[in-house]
Amino acid sequence: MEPSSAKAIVCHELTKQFGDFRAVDRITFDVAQGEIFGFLGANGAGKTTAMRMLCGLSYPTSGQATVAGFDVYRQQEQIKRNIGYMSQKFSLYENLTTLENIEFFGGIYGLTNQQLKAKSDELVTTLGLQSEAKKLVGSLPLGWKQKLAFSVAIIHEPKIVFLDEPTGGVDPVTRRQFWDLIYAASDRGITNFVTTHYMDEAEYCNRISIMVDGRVEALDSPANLKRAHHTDSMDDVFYQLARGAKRGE
Ligand SMILES: Nc1ncnc2c1ncn2[C@@H]1O[C@H](COP(=O)(O)OP(=O)(O)OP(=O)(O)O)[C@@H](O)[C@H]1O
Repeated sequence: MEPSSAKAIVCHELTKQFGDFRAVDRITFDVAQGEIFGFLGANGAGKTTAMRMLCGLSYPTSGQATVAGFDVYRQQEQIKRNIGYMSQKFSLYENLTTLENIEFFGGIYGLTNQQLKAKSDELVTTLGLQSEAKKLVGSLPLGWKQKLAFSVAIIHEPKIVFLDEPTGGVDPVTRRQFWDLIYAASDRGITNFVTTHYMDEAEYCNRISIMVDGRVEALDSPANLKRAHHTDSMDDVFYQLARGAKRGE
């Protein structure tokens, strides 16, 4: 959908210091409700550290931010209740079946039995997993696991979902299929905050920010960023910005 003007995330000069080292350096940006926001940066740029603060998992050193209208210092529990989270590293239980995973995450997010039943049926059908419903998730192809992991991350229809490199290790066609789910969630008004190293995914976002050494060095739509950097390739934009990075070498 066209992102509305309501703000899902407001972030002003947000900073995280580890001793003398400033991992996240005064980052400032807004994300609109329903927006698909790409959060890019080279290794060590500070994406995970920033995302942890926005998810209510770590206190900032300074600066302000609200997520779904809740303050990252004082309302971490409310933030956690209003977001979904999916990471390549932590997602599903491989030794539970597809249905058991749906029930597990639905249960954690507080769905009633009736809601759970309806959601399970809906998910299994929309993902085309009917014949896999009773199979262990460990036996599913990676692309299907990723789609299922995303679906359970938003099973409670949160205002915002944070996706940390959600499509690692799959080919561009499988990634594109995954993005159909992101678009569908965005159409329902869910804000998608996505970290990725894949430039094809960056192109799918409404806007992207590019972090370099803790700072947001660029933030705009993919088309505007390419225009500003006189190139038709997102790879080039990323390279132009990130080549001076001190970290991640
Ligand atoms: N708890 C910590 N104590 C000290 N330094 C830390 C801590 N957590 C992260 N860092 C440092 O902060 C910097 C930013 O790390 P972060 O994991 O946020 O980067 P990233 O952009 O997510 O990188 P990647 O893409 O490799 O995951 C790195 O130099 C990292 O070593």
